[in-house]
Amino acid sequence: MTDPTTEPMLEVTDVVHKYGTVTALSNVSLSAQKGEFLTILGSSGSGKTTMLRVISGLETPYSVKRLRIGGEDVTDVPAAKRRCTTVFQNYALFPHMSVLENVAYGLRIRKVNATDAAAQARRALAMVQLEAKADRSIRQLSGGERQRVALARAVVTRPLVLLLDEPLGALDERLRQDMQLELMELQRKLDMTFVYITHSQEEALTMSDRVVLMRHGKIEQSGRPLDLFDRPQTRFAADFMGYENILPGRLIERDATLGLVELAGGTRVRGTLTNAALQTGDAVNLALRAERIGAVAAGAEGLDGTLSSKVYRGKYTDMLVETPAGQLRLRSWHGAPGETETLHRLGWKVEDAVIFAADGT
Ligand SMILES: Nc1ncnc2c1ncn2[C@@H]1O[C@H](COP(=O)(O)OP(=O)(O)OP(=O)(O)O)[C@@H](O)[C@H]1O
Repeated sequence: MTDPTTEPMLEVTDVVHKYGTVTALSNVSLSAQKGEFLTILGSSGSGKTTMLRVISGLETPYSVKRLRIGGEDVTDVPAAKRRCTTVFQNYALFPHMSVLENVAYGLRIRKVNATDAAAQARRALAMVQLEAKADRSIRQLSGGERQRVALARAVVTRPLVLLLDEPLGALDERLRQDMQLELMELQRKLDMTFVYITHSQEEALTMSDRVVLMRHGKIEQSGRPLDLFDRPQTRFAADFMGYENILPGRLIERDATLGLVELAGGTRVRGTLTNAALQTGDAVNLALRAERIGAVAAGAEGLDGTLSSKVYRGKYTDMLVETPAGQLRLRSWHGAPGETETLHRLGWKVEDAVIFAADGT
């Protein structure tokens, strides 16, 4: 018998989906625990929405080995009967109904009586700080308020899994950041499983317990936000996570965690391996964030560089530096180092330089 305390709230194994000749998902598997905030991250066309539609039942997959919600096999269960609800970017609210009626709607179609439905809807509105606007029309609300109504409406029916399809995409930057915090708080209060999709790495890293990075209908890498941010395993993941510098080289030596890489021009530098399978002699990339590079003493491990351009951006200064291994981007938060043309030797902490295989880019 399966143990309900450890069984995932959502389990999808080997889903394949095709639209005609386009394969939108190829053998994607993911799972989420009760109360987990899982984010599916990827650029446009990577298959995020298709994945959500397969989970919600709006799309029948070409094939799937296992599709379970709350321990129940839902492969053949119609969308309306699955214990999950989707929140969309465009809110999908009923404009002719009041805020309260919108939130109570899902309960009414589940045959909850009017008094109970209104009481539960008010509680859900209180959770998103909109109780005072319960009797307003949807047209009298701002974009952020509408999205909060959509959230209240989605959680009022107590789904086991809440699916969120770029729900903050239509909001301006400031409001988006406020709503990110509100969403996280709501998710914790409800202890509900959230599956959130976004193309924003910043949003994914801020909110999630775990992130699944997708590319061309496959999972590129998944893990805790810090694993993806600090330990990308492919060039695509490093690019997506905002690594400004990716230098090609060859792995010369390695131990359990660190590697020595010979870069173009013959300089040898150390970094941290993100893939245990890498072997000496392998073609690799060494990735570095612009803001993790700094001036070090002459003779210390690193690269010599000549400043080729410098742009003052208020809070920080961006620089381009020519080195024997290629051009490096640097970002300084403490004024620009190197007022002269030649910078001091450039170095970094060994844990800030990540090494991954050069193939499979
Ligand atoms: N109804 C459809 N008919 C044909 N192809 C489709 C259809 N829906 C999606 N696709 C294709 O399937 C692939 C995955 O699309 P999907 O919408 O899942 O990606 P996405 O990551 O959600 O993108 P976005 O961020 O732009 O919404 C894309 O190549 C897309 O063009």
